Amino acid sequence: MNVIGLISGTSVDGIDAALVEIKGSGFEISAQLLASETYAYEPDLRQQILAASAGEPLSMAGFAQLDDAIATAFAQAAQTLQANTLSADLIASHGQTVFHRPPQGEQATVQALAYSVQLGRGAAIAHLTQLPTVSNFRSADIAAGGQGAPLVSAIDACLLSHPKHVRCVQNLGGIGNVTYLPSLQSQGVEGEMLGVFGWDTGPANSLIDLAVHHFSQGQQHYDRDGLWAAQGTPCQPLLHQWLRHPYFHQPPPKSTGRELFGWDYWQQCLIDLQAYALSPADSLATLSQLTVMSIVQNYTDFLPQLPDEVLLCGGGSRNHYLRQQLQQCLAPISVLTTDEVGLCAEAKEAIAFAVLGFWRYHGVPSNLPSVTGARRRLVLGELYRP
Ligand SMILES: Nc1ncnc2c1ncn2[C@@H]1O[C@H](COP(=O)(O)OP(=O)(O)OP(=O)(O)O)[C@@H](O)[C@H]1O
Ligand SMILES: CC(=O)N[C@H]1[C@@H]2OC[C@@H](O2)[C@@H](O)[C@@H]1O[C@H](C)C(=O)O
Repeated sequence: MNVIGLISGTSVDGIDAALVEIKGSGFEISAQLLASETYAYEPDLRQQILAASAGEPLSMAGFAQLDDAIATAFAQAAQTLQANTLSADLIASHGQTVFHRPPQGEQATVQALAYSVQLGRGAAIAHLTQLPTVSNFRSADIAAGGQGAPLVSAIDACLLSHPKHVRCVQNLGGIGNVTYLPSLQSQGVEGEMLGVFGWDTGPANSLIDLAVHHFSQGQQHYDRDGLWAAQGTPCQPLLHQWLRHPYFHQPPPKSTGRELFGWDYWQQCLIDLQAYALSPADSLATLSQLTVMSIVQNYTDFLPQLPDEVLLCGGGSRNHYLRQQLQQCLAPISVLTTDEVGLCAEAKEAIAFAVLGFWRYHGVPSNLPSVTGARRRLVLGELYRP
């Protein structure tokens, strides 16, 4: 089955599209990447998404218009990808997260449920592409008391588990999330995924990107290859102050987003950086080190055991400074990228949602309660036929 996975994440850096040939059934599957591309948002649409994600007021008419625009962009991405390669049988669209609230109330209250909004409704994509489309992947896990995120851990277990080694898969998107993979031989029978854990570690590039945009007067959007941070020196006193944030010490299951590690958090970071009179390079080195140290602290505090290998993915896997600092802090653990074990690091989330869509189409439960805290395994996503 050829499935197109579509996702735009918390960096809002564009729509990642992946055409994946999926063979097999249940959790005994192979996923071959046939084509992938990232399609940038129109600048105005990107600004509208960032504004909505930052909590700026939006009328219901504005909400509808934004959902229409994102669905149209996602449908266009699917059409363009197919025009240059093979046709798809199914679309699996994550959509664009514009709001995520982890569970926060007492068990009997509705606030005990998470709340997560991904715009770009699947019904519209199915209509525009005339292809069956799966979307809204997070709601069923949330209804069962789960965080609704991260959802990639079951795919990590399927595609990246090692027969004998213990691995962590670390996404470095806007937000960082880890999947802990015990050796395949200890995960039980097909699909049990015993001992697989995962959670959001905290900021990955969200604060770095905001800082680069600020210090470059809007000329740059990210620290390409980590070159700017590499020219600076992290401010240790400020790092220790930032690492006291409760999120980093909260035991899993946990999830987060720009609601916590976004614009308002960045504004406080800027005040702190100015109080220490740090240069732009030192500021970026300190923010990058916050990503690194929050990951390391999560690992030492919450993993059942330290892994043999860490596989980086997401756009931040191309940030040499982050990778070098993680390798330095985690040695003798090997820090690689998923590219080096045969899975495209940049397209991984889009591939993951293609697999989630395949599992929805075939009625396979794909959430992991050991990751999200949901009460049970569930089939994720809503299927819309044109
Ligand atoms: N060459 C590069 N060098 C350094 N950083 C990079 C490079 N390319 C991308 N990035 C970083 O990766 C980010 C985008 O990564 P990705 O697309 O995985 O995030 P996302 O999927 O939007 O986020 P999330 O996984 O939190 O939803 C960019 O915002 C940028 O910070
Ligand atoms: C609500 C939401 O979109 N969360 C994202 C975000 O970006 C990274 C991390 O936080 C992860 O938990 C999640 O996305 C990935 C694709 C996931 O669900 O696995």
